[in-house]
Amino acid sequence: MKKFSVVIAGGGSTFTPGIVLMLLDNLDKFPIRQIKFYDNDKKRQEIIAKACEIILKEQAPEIEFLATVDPKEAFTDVDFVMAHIRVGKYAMRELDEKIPLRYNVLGQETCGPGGIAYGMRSIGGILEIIDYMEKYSPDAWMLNYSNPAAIVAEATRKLRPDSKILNICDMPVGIEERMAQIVGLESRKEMNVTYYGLNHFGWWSSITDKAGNDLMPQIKEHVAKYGYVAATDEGQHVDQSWNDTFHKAKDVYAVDPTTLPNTYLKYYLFPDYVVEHSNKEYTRANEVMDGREKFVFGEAEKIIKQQSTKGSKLHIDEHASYIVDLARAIAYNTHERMLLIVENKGAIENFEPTAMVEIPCIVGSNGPEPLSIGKIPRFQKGLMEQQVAVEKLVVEAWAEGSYQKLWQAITLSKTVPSAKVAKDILDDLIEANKDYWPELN
Ligand SMILES: NC(=O)c1ccc[n+]([C@@H]2O[C@H](COP(=O)([O-])OP(=O)(O)OC[C@H]3O[C@@H](n4cnc5c(N)ncnc54)[C@H](O)[C@@H]3O)[C@@H](O)[C@H]2O)c1
Ligand SMILES: O=P(O)(O)OC[C@H]1O[C@H](O[C@H]2[C@H](O)[C@@H](O)[C@@H](O)O[C@@H]2CO)[C@H](O)[C@@H](O)[C@@H]1O
Ligand SMILES: [Mn+2]
Repeated sequence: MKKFSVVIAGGGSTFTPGIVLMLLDNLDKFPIRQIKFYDNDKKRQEIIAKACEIILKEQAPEIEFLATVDPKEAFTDVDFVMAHIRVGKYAMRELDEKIPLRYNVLGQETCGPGGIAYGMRSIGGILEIIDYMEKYSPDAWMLNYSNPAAIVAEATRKLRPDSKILNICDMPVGIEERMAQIVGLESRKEMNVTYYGLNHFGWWSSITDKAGNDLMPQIKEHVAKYGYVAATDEGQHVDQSWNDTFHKAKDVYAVDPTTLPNTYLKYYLFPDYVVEHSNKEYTRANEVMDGREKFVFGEAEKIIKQQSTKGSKLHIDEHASYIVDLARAIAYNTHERMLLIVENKGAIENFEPTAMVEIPCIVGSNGPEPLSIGKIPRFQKGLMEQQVAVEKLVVEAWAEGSYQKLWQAITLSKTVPSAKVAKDILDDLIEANKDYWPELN
């Protein structure tokens, strides 16, 4: 049986150890001969890499391991590039979140002006990684979950149309696990779902069990009362901000009770609520730096110090196993049904054919085959048209170096009240992002 070679781009990510542990837990399904880490921050990556090297030595010493900042070394002889980079790291995420809040506009990693700013940083980083992959391993596939996935996906569609890149998000997977718990199923894999929208901007229109029984009524009854907060959350550690988001899904659902919403719609439908409940001095970036980042790097340092994982609290990122499902679908032509971010091309009949939409696809060795969704309702269509225009304008602004188009993109975001506020935010973002964005004229 063929064993695969994988490079994790963004080796220094807080998610890397959980993903490595997940890959090790799935070696029977997805055999690996080599894992490489690639990052452009040597020092940051080194801490995660040294700890992961020890994990690998303990659990699978036969797997070759290498961590490097040299693209040639990293991207030569690989079958899959698993990409989770964060251009600008948490320091820039903090600014993405705090700058809009100065103007009473919500500050969020992937939504509104913060997501646009992050998109303007990510596009170049992702294109560079695709180019390395195509130069050094032209047959490889890139599985991308770097954010903001909607803007990154549109950029790759427009600027690298022939590249073998699959864009995926874990939010639907995470919510579907909650739905499965709500109806008493072991796992989301016991459900069949239809979902449509843009990334971080979509709705479930049908959920059945494998026997075809409709699960929507039971899930809706729960969401109407509790949002996506599940009974099993009790005793589990979920950060307060995520808990609030899962709870707020109750109000998002009330706006259209014919479907079940993605949690991220709260930012577009209740932006005033989000601003009122934000701390302008301490945002999600601060929560993550004080929480996940400190925890992961602290645990990595302990492993390095004792040269063993004994007592380590690092754990398998179970829900990231969708990445293995995706790699397997390509490697073994499994025809797995998965939600991916793909070019619409008529799958949503009454929506822009060139939009990057998040919909069910059958994934095989040749990539994804999107399933037909038919026509979507006016409410969703209206919201999506506005948002897809924002995403397309951002990519055009990046490609053309256009201030005007970026101003239009921010103005058009449903999270921003006026062109004046959009301009004020944009001017601050330009100053903050001068080391990352192309020059705008
Ligand atoms: N799609 C999803 O559902 C999903 C889920 C979770 C996280 N993410 C994304 O995964 C990414 C990583 O998140 P994190 O919180 O662990 O961030 P992180 O800052 O801990 O890690 C990102 C790493 O990327 C590196 N990096 C930045 N620019 C680079 C470049 N041009 N080339 C190579 N490496 C580069 C950084 O040095 C850093 O080590 C983010 O984009 C995040 O939004 C996506
Ligand atoms: O604020 P962060 O950095 O913790 O999370 C931002 C990411 O949120 C989503 O991923 C969630 C996932 O949906 C949830 O179930 C849980 O497992 O945590 C994940 C990561 O924290 C989202 O899909 C990503 O795109 C965001 O990057
Ligand atoms: Mn996501």
